[in-house]
Amino acid sequence: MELGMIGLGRMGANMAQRLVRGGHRVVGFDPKPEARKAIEDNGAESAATLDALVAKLKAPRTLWMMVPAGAITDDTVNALLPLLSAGDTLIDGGNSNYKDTLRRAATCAGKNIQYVDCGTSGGIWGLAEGYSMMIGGDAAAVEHLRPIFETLAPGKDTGWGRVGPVGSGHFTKMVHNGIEYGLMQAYAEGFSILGHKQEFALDLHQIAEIWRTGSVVRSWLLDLTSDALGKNPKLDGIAPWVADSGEGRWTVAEAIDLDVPAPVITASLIERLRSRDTDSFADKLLAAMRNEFGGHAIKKE
Ligand SMILES: O=C(CO)[C@H](O)[C@H](O)COP(=O)(O)O
Repeated sequence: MELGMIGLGRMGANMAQRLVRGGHRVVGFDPKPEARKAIEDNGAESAATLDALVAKLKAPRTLWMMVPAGAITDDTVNALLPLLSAGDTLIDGGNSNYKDTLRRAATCAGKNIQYVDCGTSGGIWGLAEGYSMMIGGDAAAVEHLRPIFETLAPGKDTGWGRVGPVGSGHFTKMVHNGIEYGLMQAYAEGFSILGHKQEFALDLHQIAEIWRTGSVVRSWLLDLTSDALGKNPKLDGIAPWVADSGEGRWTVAEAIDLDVPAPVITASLIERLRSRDTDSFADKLLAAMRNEFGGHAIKKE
């Protein structure tokens, strides 16, 4: 097939490369000249503007956005709309909030442009191993894109699928990332407990390696945990500060809206927020209150 890839960062560039290797014609757009040069070196074509990108594709066109969620995705959709024609398909492969996806899809439907949301997982490993894709959209539109998904996926018939109507792909990816938070938190806490048992002087990398085969808790996240501990056993130089990109907090908000208890995912999100509070006013106030009501000692700074 022929596809325009918008956004040639780590994910977009690697996906373009995997598609080229699979025999597809890919034209990539990114404002950065070095990003365009890099995909040309890997066999794709490039365009320096969105107008040029659309002009290089035959109608009906397929365009895949791999750009940051939020305002940049909105800006991209708004810039593309006047350039696209009825029958074209626009795929959002980023981590968009599904509610934004529903809004954008409605706008596109007004111009008879198909909007397909593809929750994409696989990170920097996807180029070699393939991407897991949770797809929402019109069934016929998704079927039309089958050759693209078969090439990007880990296997022709594995690791991808249409999960429901437009919005459902991003909704599913949101929950996937919520689960990711909980799994990561459990591994992090477990290894921290092991590391604090000083009299046993446990080798955390060795334990991760043992668990990787046969153990009930083996997983790809554990494989990556083991790699990290092997490279840097004491995690030197890494600040205890954990970012988030939104999907964990959207999962928690959705769980509350649906009256679904999700204590593990919620606690792992809160723990990330807590990691950034390196001078906690709340903790100081707790200590002050204990001192007020019970005369309990305050640890001085
Ligand atoms: O989608 C992903 C993995 O599945 C991305 O790596 C995402 O950025 C991870 O979420 P967060 O940044 O909130 O940890």
